[in-house]
Amino acid sequence: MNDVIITSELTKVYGKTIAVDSVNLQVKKSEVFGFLGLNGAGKTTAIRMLLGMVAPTRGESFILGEKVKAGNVGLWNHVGYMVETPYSYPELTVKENLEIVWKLRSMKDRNRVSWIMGLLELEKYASVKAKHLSLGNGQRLGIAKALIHRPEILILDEPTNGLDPAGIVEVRELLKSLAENEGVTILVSSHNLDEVSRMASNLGIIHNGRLVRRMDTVNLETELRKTLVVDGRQREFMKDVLLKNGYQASAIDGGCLELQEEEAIQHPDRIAEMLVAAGCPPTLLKVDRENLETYFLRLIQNGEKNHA
Ligand SMILES: Nc1ncnc2c1ncn2[C@@H]1O[C@H](COP(=O)(O)OP(=O)(O)OP(=O)(O)O)[C@@H](O)[C@H]1O
Repeated sequence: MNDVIITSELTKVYGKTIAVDSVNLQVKKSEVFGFLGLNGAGKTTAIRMLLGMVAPTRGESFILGEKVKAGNVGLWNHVGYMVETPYSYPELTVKENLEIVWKLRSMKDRNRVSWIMGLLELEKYASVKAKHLSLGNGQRLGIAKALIHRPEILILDEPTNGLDPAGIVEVRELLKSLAENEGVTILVSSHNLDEVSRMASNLGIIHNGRLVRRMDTVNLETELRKTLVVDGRQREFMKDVLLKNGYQASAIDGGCLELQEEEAIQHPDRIAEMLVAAGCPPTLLKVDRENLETYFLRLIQNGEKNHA
């Protein structure tokens, strides 16, 4: 069995809102799968159904080959999860909160609490009450609770929410290492393509409840639009030269010219030679790559058009 998480036509309707619409996902063992979408796209609802917290209106999910349904208690020994803002007992310390999870999960190994505090760098907050933790450390405690029983499957809803840049890198590296070194399969939701593409090998993009795109992050780079940006002292003259030679040069922010032709992007040297020969040598010539968030929004808009 290669796909350890499967959703089949998973759908949730709340009144007139279709929160999740016929989502089919497959996540392979030891994969980090990024579930990407804007706020309100349907990520949390899909994850809640996957975890058996909300009953689907239609469709079903399977984890480790078992159907997710009420009463399937044994399955959750293999799954760790954190959905939205992690809940902790505010009056209890970090250590006490973790000890409660340790007891609830009927774990035998006494070292688990100190092990997980070490892994998430929570030792120095061991005696701090949960209500006094920063948002980021509260998030860290949530991840610690999800991981304390060393699950095979980890499902995290926006785990880097509230973390500072260093915390984001730490969580990202931790998740990558859990997948690579411990074989943990991770489904992680995010609204940030740049962030999630640094840890996930595969992505599913959800918009208005629909899975609009599945992709491999290795090939992401090739999907980004590229342009050749050109500048010089005689912009109008340069533009005329380029147009006469068949290039649709258009002005972008700051007044530089942008070329989208593949020939120009592949051979900027030819553009430089042409401009030099015409007497307007470029002062700037660079291939620009679309940023990931622009690409993400473009994908979503295309998804909307396709489903219109
Ligand atoms: N219990 C509920 N009752 C009614 N509508 C709901 C409920 N839960 C979610 N929705 C609606 O379903 C849609 C999807 O919400 P969901 O929380 O799953 O999105 P999300 O991608 O997780 O967004 P966010 O990142 O903001 O949490 C939204 O339109 C939301 O308002």
